[in-house]
Amino acid sequence: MRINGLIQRAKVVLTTQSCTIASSAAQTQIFSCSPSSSRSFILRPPSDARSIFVSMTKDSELDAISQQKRKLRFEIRKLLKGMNPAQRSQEDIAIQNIILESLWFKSSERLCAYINCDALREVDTSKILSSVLCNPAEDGKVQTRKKLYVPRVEDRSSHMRMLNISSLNDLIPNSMNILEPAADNGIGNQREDVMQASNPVDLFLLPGYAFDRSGRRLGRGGGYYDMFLKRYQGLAAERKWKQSLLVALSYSLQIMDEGVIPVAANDIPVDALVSPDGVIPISPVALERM
Ligand SMILES: Nc1nc2c(c(=O)[nH]1)N(C=O)[C@@H](CNc1ccc(C(=O)N[C@@H](CCC(=O)O)C(=O)O)cc1)CN2
Ligand SMILES: Nc1ncnc2c1ncn2[C@@H]1O[C@H](COP(=O)(O)OP(=O)(O)OP(=O)(O)O)[C@@H](O)[C@H]1O
Repeated sequence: MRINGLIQRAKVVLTTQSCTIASSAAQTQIFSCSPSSSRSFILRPPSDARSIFVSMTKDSELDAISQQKRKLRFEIRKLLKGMNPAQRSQEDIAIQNIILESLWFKSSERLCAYINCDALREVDTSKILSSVLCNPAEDGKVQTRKKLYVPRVEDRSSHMRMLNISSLNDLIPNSMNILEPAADNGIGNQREDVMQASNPVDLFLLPGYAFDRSGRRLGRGGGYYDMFLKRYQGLAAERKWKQSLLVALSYSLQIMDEGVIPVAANDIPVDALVSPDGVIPISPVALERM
């Protein structure tokens, strides 16, 4: 009851009245954030957005969005801290089992996944990571291990890389107390950066504070994933690679009603969610592959 009450409060406080949100850096686009029952397209700008809304893109609107995001993070953080440990652990197991048993996971050859931080109450990924690092890929004939890339924060300016690891022993805690790989592998060789890889990533497993059924994702506020994914998607488009599947892992209480999560133009939508209740495919690529 108390948790439901808090969720309701968060929704009341945070549901945006204004339904147009200006873009960031270039400040030339506008995105609709109205609650929508359509599953995937609400983060796309309408075709005439550039001409109609260009004059409305103000720093004050971006500040308002940032402030709404901060409030939502604050509310969700409280809910996560209050989560019953047994319930949490049950959800951790359910989410990971759904992923491990799925065809889209089994068939992925290269993936980027986060190393969850228990203090931040992120959905556990340890079972998935161990499975990837122990088992060969199941692609029918050739027995090759999946290639795993994990985040490494390079600086405080939202710069993150995804580096290849082959063992959990490759990880050390960073200044945020999140495990990450050192830039070299201990014998002087640089780890492979996914941006230098010659093949595309099939699957990204993403963390976050809150998500919705239209693909919105609220991260921790650093912009690390949004910046990284923008660069990666740019590279993939240049090389004419198939689109990677962006899948966020979410406890039940992290799934918001549509319209609750504020979005700006830099926010990259996810293709699907995995919660303890199952997979929620959102984008056309998810509906096709999941
Ligand atoms: N496991 C994991 N690794 C990750 C991320 C992540 O979200 N999860 N990142 C994704 O970006 C990057 C690191 N970014 C981070 C940004 C903020 C905080 C953090 O501790 N935030 C506090 C609030 C700090 C504040 O408000 O000043 C918190 O969320 O409680 C951690 C990591 C790269 N690695
Ligand atoms: N592609 C980008 N280019 C420039 N700035 C960006 C980009 N993506 C995000 N930012 C900036 O990073 C800051 C944090 O963004 P935001 O609050 O959306 O992060 P987040 O989605 O919560 O975090 P993350 O992506 O790390 O999970 C904002 O000031 C935002 O404008």
